[in-house]
Amino acid sequence: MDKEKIEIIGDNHIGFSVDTPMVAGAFDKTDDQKITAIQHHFGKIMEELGLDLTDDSLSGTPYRFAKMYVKELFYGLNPSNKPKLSVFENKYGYNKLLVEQNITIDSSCEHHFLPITGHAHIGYVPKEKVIGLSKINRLVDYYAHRPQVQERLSMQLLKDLQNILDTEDVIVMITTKHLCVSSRGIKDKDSFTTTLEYGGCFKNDRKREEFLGILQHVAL
Ligand SMILES: Nc1nc2c(ncn2[C@@H]2O[C@H](COP(=O)(O)OP(=O)(O)OP(=O)(O)O)[C@@H](O)[C@H]2O)c(=O)[nH]1
Ligand SMILES: [Zn+2]
Repeated sequence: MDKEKIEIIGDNHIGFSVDTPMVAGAFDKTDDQKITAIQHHFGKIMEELGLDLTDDSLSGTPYRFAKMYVKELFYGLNPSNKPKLSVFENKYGYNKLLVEQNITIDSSCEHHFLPITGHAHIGYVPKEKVIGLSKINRLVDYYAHRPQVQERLSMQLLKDLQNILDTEDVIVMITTKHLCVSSRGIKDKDSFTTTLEYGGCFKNDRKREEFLGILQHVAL
C-alpha cells in the first residue's frame, strides 16, 4: 500500500462493520502452513534490518515469532477457537445487575501490531438465560486475541453477549493503555483509553450509573 493510501486510512481508521475485516479463504491453510509462511517472511524482515540469523540467539526467532502470532496473540481470528459458552436457564429468577469486572485484556492494535493492555468490565441483567461466569472472561480473551481497535472489540463483545444471553441488557466497559500511544509516536505514558458500549436497559442513565458506581474503585 502506498504512503498516500496509508494517510487516508489514518484519518478513517475505524472500520464500518463490527466484524473483523477478513479475506475469503482466510483459514484455507492450516496453522502449521501459516507458521511456515510467516516464519519465512519474518526472517526476511530481520535480514532487511541487518540481523545475523545464524547467531544462536536469533536463529530461532522467525519460528518463535510465527508460532506466537498464529497460536497465541492472534488465535482469536479463527472462529474454530471460539470458546464454548454454556448458558443455563435462569431457574432462580435473578433479574438484577450482575457485573464481571477486572477481566484482563491482552490485545494488539491493528494499526501498529503493538500491545493493548488493561481491563474489561461487563454487566448484564439476566432474562431467561444466565451464563457461566468464566465464559465471559473466555469470550473477552478470544476477541482480544485479534488485531483490534478498542471500539470494535467493545462492540463485538456487546453483540455476542446480547445474542448468547438473548437480551439487549448488556454493558461493556474497556479501559486500556495502548503501547502505540505510550511507547512510540507521541510517547504519552499517562493517558489511557475508555470505551463504553451498551444496549437495552443501560440506555437508561440510572441503570448506567448503577453499573459505573460498582466500578468506582476499580484500578486500570
Ligand atoms: N480509535 C482508535 N484509534 C486507535 C486505536 N489503536 C490505535 N489507534 C490510533 O490509530 C491511529 C493511526 O494513525 P496514523 O496517523 O495512520 O498512524 P501514525 O502515523 O503511526 O500515528 P501516531 O500514533 O500519531 O504517530 C493513531 O492515532 C493511533 O493512536 C484504537 O483502538 N482505536
Ligand atoms: Zn497502534
